[in-house]
Amino acid sequence: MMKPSMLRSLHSAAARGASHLSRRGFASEPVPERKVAVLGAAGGIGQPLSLLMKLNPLVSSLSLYDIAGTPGVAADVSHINTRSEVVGYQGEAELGKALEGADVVIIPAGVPRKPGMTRDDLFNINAGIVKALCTAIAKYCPHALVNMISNPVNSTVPIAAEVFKKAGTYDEKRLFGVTTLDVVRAKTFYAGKANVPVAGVNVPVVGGHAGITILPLFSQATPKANLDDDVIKALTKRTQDGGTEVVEAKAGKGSATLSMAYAGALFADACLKGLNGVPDVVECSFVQSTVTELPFFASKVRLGKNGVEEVLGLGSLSDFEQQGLESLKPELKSSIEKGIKFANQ
Ligand SMILES: NC(=O)C1=CN([C@@H]2O[C@H](COP(=O)(O)OP(=O)(O)OC[C@H]3O[C@@H](n4cnc5c(N)ncnc54)[C@H](O)[C@@H]3O)[C@@H](O)[C@H]2O)C=CC1
Ligand SMILES: O=C([O-])CC(=O)C(=O)O
Repeated sequence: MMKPSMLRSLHSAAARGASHLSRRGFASEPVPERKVAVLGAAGGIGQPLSLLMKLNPLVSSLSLYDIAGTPGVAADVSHINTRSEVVGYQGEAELGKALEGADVVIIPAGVPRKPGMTRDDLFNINAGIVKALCTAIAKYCPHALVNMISNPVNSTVPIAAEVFKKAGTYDEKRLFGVTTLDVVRAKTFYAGKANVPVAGVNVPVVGGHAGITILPLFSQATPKANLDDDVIKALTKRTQDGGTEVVEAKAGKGSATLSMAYAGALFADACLKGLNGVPDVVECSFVQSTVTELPFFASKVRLGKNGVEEVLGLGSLSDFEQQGLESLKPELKSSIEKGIKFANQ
């Protein structure tokens, strides 16, 4: 798992011109060529995410796609003296070139929330955007690992799966809903209450990525802290409402972008490490699952050379978490079904 200090070390490794070195620093193990495409690269998340992917020495080719604004973002990012070649693509006619040969495709394309909206209120616009982008992925890079950021993730991931199934390219090991920001928040909030250094904190977050479907498992948090039940309840609520906290603070200017770019960069880095054969890469993600009766569910996932290597179980839950699990299922089920229905219309 990438430590918070990793981005600093990524940058310094990259700045040292370490492209010929492996992550462990052995000159004899070359880092494979990896193309990463960011779809929605000129947006609030897309720009800082493109920057962070440019700092990642595992990336050799960075493809920045948007319907507008990518030439400027690509020119800007391309001046950074790190390993990857950067190319900007603008408009649908260039989408195929943006995707060809991609190993990982990150999708932060679509509209963000304004105060008073739920993530599901974004469905009408974002479902169509995701469907079109996934149709192109099936055509131009059917074997890429897809990191879905666009909301509502609880529906956009099932939409992507249906599009890939129709195209005959679906591989459940290669499709991920990015829920890393929930984990990032849970770690930050827990460290504050437990009064422990945040760098060493781990908290699994399971379920989905909207309101009560976000279920942090503080009973499994490490290092252990004896927090009162009411503190755990408050931490759970704050993690579930983390996105709304940012939407309200931005007061109409969008939702989380910087923390999401950080989280998206962490998750993409984990995918790249898995592809490169680094052992024991485990992150939470919303994936096809048999952990519960729901067809998609977020839990810890071991990443490997083909994407998902193993979907890990939930472990033991407190009574409070068990109740949270049962309460989230109807909403998550209906969001999944909404996505499947849309994709098959
Ligand atoms: N999974 C998660 O944890 C999080 C997800 N999000 C979601 O990420 C999405 C993007 O958020 P922001 O970057 O803040 O929005 P934004 O509006 O700043 O940027 C979105 C970008 O997508 C582009 N876009 C629109 N249609 C496109 C298409 N067909 N192809 C390619 N690009 C297209 C726009 O031109 C724009 O540059 C939203 O749906 C938001 O809800 C946001 C935060 C966290
Ligand atoms: O809340 C939103 O709309 C954006 C998001 O998914 C998050 O910040 O977790």
